[in-house]
Amino acid sequence: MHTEPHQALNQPDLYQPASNVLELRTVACAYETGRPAIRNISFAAREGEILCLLGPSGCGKTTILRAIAGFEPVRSGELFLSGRLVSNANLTVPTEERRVGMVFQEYALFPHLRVADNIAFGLQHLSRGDRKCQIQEMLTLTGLEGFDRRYPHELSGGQQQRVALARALVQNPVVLLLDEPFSNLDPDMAGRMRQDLHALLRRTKTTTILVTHDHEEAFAMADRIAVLNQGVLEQMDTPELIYHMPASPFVADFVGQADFIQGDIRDGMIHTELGEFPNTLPVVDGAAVTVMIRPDDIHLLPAKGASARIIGRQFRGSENLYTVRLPSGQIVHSSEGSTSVYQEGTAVELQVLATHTVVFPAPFPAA
Ligand SMILES: Nc1ncnc2c1ncn2[C@@H]1O[C@H](COP(=O)(O)OP(=O)(O)OP(=O)(O)O)[C@@H](O)[C@H]1O
Repeated sequence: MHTEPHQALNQPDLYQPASNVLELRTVACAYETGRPAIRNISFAAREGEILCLLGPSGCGKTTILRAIAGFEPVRSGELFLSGRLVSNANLTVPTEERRVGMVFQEYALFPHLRVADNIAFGLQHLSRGDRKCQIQEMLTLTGLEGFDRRYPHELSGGQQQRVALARALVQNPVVLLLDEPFSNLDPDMAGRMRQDLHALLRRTKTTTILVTHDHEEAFAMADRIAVLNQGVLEQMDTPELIYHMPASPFVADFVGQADFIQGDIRDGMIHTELGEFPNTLPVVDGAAVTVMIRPDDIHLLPAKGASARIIGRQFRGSENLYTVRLPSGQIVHSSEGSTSVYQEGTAVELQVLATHTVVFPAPFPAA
């Protein structure tokens, strides 16, 4: 059912503060009855903010984008754009009335149209002069000057992506939706495009929702990251807090290498195989906990007779990532400099500098 917009606006509690351009309140979507693809999703994007939806394949990222765009009805909850209710169980305002810009993985440029005409596709309502002016502005903004008469097949992947961006931005969208926009580009190009896109979005103060499964991409692009797992929002925070203060073992593991070590609390401290840690949880002596440690907090000192052993080394250019087995069989990882090369089998002592350990109650569900 399509409710007229003014009906929604007549209800004062449906207004949002002007600073929230987009808000989802306990939104659920389901493709099949009884099996929600996303559940209880609540978050808001502020004006000009770049927000990343991050999570593994199938966690519901694209479904959220589709719900925001109006392609997917919501089963329950509410979705607001610029303070206007656009989706609930009885209402799905059509996409063309939402003023959202979209750039999806395959860019979907019109192959038979030149760059300028691709950009101008949604500007039919403007005079020829205004249209020309806007196209020129977008070509300059996206660094595509001189390419206006080319066809999409005469462009590189990165250039095609910029045309798709220009075509979305020229509509002056309330929110720009980007679904894995770098997945078709080689790593070098993707890196450069991330920087360019970030600068462009900042310059145009475009509120953006970017979907990715790559935490490095999310860290590089986002003001805040929403981490999703099996249709549920696990944490929404700045990249730094997501990395250093993950709210769950799943988040900790998804955004970087993490090891989980069992411990128990005695005299207010956590005792583990790797030593003692301060207890940050409101739990009492005798309780079991799990400590998350990142490889950059564990340093190796080769020492004859030490009981831990190196069982693997992965050279990563700027670092060596070592896999180490403790006497109990527990595996941990250590990040050392790129020139610190030790052989497999070397006995090592472990020095733990717990700058960003996080304590979780144990037992917790496997990450
Ligand atoms: N058209 C559809 N019909 C039925 N189920 C679907 C449909 N589209 C998605 N799903 C299911 O909904 C869930 C969420 O899918 P979604 O595409 O939103 O995940 P995603 O995080 O974007 O994944 P990816 O990174 O692989 O694109 C998955 O379990 C998926 O199988």
